[in-house]
Amino acid sequence: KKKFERRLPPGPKSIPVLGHLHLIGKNPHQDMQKLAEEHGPVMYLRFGFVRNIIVSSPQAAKQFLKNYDLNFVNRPPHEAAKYISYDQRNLSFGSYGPYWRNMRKLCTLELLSSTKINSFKSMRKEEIRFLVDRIENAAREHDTVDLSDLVGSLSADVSCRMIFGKKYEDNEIDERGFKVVIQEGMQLAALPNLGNFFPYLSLLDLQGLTKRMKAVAKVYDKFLQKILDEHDVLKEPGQTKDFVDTMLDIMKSGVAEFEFDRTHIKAVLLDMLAAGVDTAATTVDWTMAELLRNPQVMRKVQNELAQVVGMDRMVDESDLTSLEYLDMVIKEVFRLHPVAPLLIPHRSIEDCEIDGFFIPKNSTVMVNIYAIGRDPKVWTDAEKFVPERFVGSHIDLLGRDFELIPFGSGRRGCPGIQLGLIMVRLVVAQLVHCFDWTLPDGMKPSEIDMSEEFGLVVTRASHLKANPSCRLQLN
Ligand code: HEM
Repeated sequence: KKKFERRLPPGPKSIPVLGHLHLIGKNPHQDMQKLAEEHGPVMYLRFGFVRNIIVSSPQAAKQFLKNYDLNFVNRPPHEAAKYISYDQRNLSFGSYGPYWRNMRKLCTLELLSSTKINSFKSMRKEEIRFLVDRIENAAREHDTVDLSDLVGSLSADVSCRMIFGKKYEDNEIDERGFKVVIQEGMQLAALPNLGNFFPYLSLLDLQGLTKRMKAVAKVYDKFLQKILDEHDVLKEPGQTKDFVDTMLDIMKSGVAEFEFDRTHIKAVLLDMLAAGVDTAATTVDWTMAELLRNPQVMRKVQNELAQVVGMDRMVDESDLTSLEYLDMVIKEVFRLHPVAPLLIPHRSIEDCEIDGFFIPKNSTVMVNIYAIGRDPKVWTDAEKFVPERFVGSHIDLLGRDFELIPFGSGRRGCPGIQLGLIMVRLVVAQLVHCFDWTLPDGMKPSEIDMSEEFGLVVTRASHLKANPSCRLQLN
């Protein structure tokens, strides 16, 4: 036992039963960042019965996600995914094996391919136009807008139309409303659940979470079943096929060479909703907050837009590839505000040795990209928002440069990266091109609250509010 413990990565002193759980508070990524400063970039923490390896440097991240990728491609058991996502039949928490491999291939080729994403281009344009119209009205009335709310609704509407083929009004899922119910599932999934750390306690449901998860899962299942039933009717030829149509077609054709029924479709639909809505919206939210805090950067983005797009029309998706400075701004936002600061936890399949440390089989591996993004050994003036640091830099967001991996890397890397980036770039570009923004009530840029709230994604703790005024003459 002694020999085994000596070879584990270093970590703080643990206490009986809890291990290191008592050292982790409301913002685990920040607590782990501080602990890693003391214990190193490969650190061991035990949460109840679960062994965790916390990875906090680009070099170590490369070891786990590239050099030994195949050994860390699994996901740990997860109570919420078990109860809400049909026994982890979803993609994001699916166990590594033939089912996950086949489903991942299907999603990448059929749902998240460039062709499929492009087929929703006009829908995105329409929804963004609705948003701009709403903000224009507010500008005319000199009203303050809640940017967090507006962008969240836009993202939900775009995702719903792409996944289900239509938007859902409140009261359509149950009397509490679509957004509230979806939010509840997300919150339940993010709450620290004792069942994840002490599996034998899960049956006792001491926190009452299992009961709540089962209840929310029932509501989701009824809603998804209704959607599948509605989609069972034939579509007119030429109509854009949403994700439900595409998956039902595949199921009915029998071409899928793996077990693929309605339960699997429902699990993946929920995944797409959870993975797509909050990630993009939250990144836009953080970007707008940084632009309001750094008016000189906002002006530079606006100047680039004026030059590339001109002042007589809105931004088109085809403009995005020419907006180089905007791209740097978004990279800088991902560096400082990654929405999934610990990625999604990975799990080791076999015992292995990395950098001289013993990593036991079935350890949970969390890559702290928040710590990497703010590490002064990796970045000059790491805490400052300086998009110009990317001028002439080779670093991109595709998971090849381990200093910046907001979408993860390797086999479990985000399959929605292309779609996510289009949404973030397009919405930010449009908001900044169509409007000038000022802070309400004489607030100074330095007074914007930048505190975080940890959850399935790390959001702003307080909503971002600002006053718009129109820049363009639109018809
Ligand atoms: C700004 C937008 C987004 C960001 C920052 C983001 C980030 C991430 C990250 C960090 C992971 C985990 C990678 C890992 O564990 O190594 C992930 C996984 C995933 N993402 Fe995204 N994502 C975004 C948008 C999307 C969109 C739009 C979709 C689809 C509609 C999507 C679908 C998924 C799925 C299905 C997984 C799980 C993959 C697997 O486990 O095999 N993501 N994403």
